[in-house]
Amino acid sequence: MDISAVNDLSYEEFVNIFGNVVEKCPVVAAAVWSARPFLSFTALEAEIHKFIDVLPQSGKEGILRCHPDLAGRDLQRGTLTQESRAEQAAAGLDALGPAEASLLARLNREYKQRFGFPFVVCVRAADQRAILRQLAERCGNEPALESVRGIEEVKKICRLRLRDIV
Ligand SMILES: NC(=O)NC1=NC(=O)NC1=O
Repeated sequence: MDISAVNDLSYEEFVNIFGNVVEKCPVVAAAVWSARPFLSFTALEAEIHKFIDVLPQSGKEGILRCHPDLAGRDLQRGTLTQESRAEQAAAGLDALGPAEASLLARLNREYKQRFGFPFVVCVRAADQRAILRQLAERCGNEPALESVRGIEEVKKICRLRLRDIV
């Protein structure tokens, strides 16, 4: 849809359509609806970034905690959101070999134990090898840096999900 159609949406339609551009955080769409009319895609994206950027650290970490583990329990149980399922499948995370699957599960556990929130990466911008390499590298980051990195990835995921709509 084009940006004028976005601006014509009711609040309910807007949250129904944009509610998962940030995984399981419909409050983001509910909040930025107030900023309509949006002059462009970029202006809509900027309002989402503004909402995220002013959150306290606990809010940013809360956004990260709303993300499902890569190839984790939600994928195994079929409880991923539609967007996450498509993204994880496109990256081949639903068809990992046993070695990769156990390495990813171990690194995800280590990462979550160290940082208190899950490893988040925009999987549409990466492949299995790149994801494993990035996860291994980022496990060594300082916590303050890592929450910034995670939010950067949330914004990349959000941009692609927005592009699927607008
Ligand atoms: N933990 C994650 O990074 N999850 C995800 N990244 C994506 O791009 N889609 C997901 O579900």
